Amino acid sequence: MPNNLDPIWTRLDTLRPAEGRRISDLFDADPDRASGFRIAADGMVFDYSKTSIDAERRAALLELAADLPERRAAMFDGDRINETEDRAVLHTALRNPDRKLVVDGEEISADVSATLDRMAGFADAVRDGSFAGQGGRITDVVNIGIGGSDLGPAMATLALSPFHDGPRTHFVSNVDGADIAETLGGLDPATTLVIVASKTFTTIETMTNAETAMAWMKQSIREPSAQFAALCSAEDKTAEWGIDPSRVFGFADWVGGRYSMWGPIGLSLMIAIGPQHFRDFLRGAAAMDAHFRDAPLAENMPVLLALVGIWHHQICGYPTRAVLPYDNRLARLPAYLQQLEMESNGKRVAMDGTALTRPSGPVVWGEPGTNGQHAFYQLIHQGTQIVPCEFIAAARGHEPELDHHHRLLLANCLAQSEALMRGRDLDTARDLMRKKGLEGEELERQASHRVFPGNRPSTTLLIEQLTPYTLGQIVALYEHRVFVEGVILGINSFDQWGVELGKELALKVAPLLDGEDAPGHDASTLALARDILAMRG
Ligand SMILES: O=P(O)(O)OC[C@H]1O[C@H](O)[C@H](O)[C@@H](O)[C@@H]1O
Repeated sequence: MPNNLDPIWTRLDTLRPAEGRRISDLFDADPDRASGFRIAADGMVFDYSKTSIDAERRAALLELAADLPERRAAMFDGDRINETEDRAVLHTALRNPDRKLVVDGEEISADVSATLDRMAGFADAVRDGSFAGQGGRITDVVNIGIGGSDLGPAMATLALSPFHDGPRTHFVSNVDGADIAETLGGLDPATTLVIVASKTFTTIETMTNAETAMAWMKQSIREPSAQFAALCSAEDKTAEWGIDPSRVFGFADWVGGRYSMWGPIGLSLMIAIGPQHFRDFLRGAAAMDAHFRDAPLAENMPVLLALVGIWHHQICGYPTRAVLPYDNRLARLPAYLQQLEMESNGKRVAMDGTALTRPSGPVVWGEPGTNGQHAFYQLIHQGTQIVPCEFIAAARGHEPELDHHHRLLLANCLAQSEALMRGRDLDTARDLMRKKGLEGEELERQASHRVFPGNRPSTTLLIEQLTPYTLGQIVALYEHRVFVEGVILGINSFDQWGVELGKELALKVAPLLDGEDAPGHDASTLALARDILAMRG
């Protein structure tokens, strides 16, 4: 971790909230707190006033970002900041093709524009029927991919369903045959387009599912590969699938898998919502990029979102972070952010290979509100661990005729953050029990169950409405948050070596399930494999 930050970390440790210091008191002490601890930019509001960060703590946290301007410039300029893979990190170039940029001696923006235009041409053709299946117009698109080649387009396609006017879109990711069987089961191969999305084009789950889809099509379609498209950074690997190069959309290795939906990996989304809306999505992300590059650090949304995260996890020691979109169409956002945040910053060593002296990223999880309120919010309100909550809400829904639903949704969102901060003390709980006619020991016993400690932190991100543009802003905001946290921790947010060992061992375990001997396995694994063989009969 950057040594120059040691004194700042030490100082921040001393500023950890002391017992009895309440967030609500900060509002009493500072009448302008609500406006002083929020950032409003480009139609979005990020409110972090319901946290224990005050002016002193914010100033100290901002000192942690000393190296950020330099690292940020290095990322946007295409330096090889992904040092363990020796790659540049330029997903931002995908949404800003007008910015001329040279990588490895080659000007990349023309290529980015050309690929985007080619994607748009293909998407339009699928949407208007000029590209058809062997049984007529494409009715269904199946995106086969996993991780970054699935979560982004799947999350965004659901989020933008009010803009969905193209063919039906399906996402198959799991190697569990149930996934592809259930998806293909309802489809007509003659009018289905299969998109194989894989940066490496070697991922076993995706390749297995793609083979199954190819076999499914072969049963009734004369030329199955004519209804396949491929998205990858290893275009040579697509040849053996017989997919015509006009339907192969490539991208460079400077686009990380979990940062890839802005280019070819977003093709299924583009077909669903149309190229124009897809460009709006890119515009929203590019606007957030500009804000991240240009806004002063103290008024910079990704920077503050990151610093709040650092405060809660690395300083206060809260082990997890809940993302709670009060928007049903953002149901897959928590899963998307799990990959983005945990695969990026779930590391154990710094860039130079030395062990981290602070925890890396927290566990990220969540579900849409109000559903979560009736499930796990109990623990958030009264459990013994503190879970910082990130509320996300849009002022307007897409169902004007059901606006009373939306008002109720928003009221719940605001009420939850208020309740988390405010809590309910023992005296108030006693009064409630007294009104119910209880007294003595029973009153005391029942009252204690109705106490809410409160003082539980949350942030709220408000947008006007969930649209392609605002979704682009939100996703780019979180991408940059991950980057800022990574810079402060001194880690490489752009590799993912931690996923390799399990993959390797899966290949070595597989023979056991064929009844073969395989060396080097522990007794538990061998016994479980024998059990599986016995159960399978
Ligand atoms: O796009 P692919 O090459 O198929 O990779 C799909 C996913 O699998 C890998 O294991 C990585 O953990 C992810 O970062 C990646 O997005």
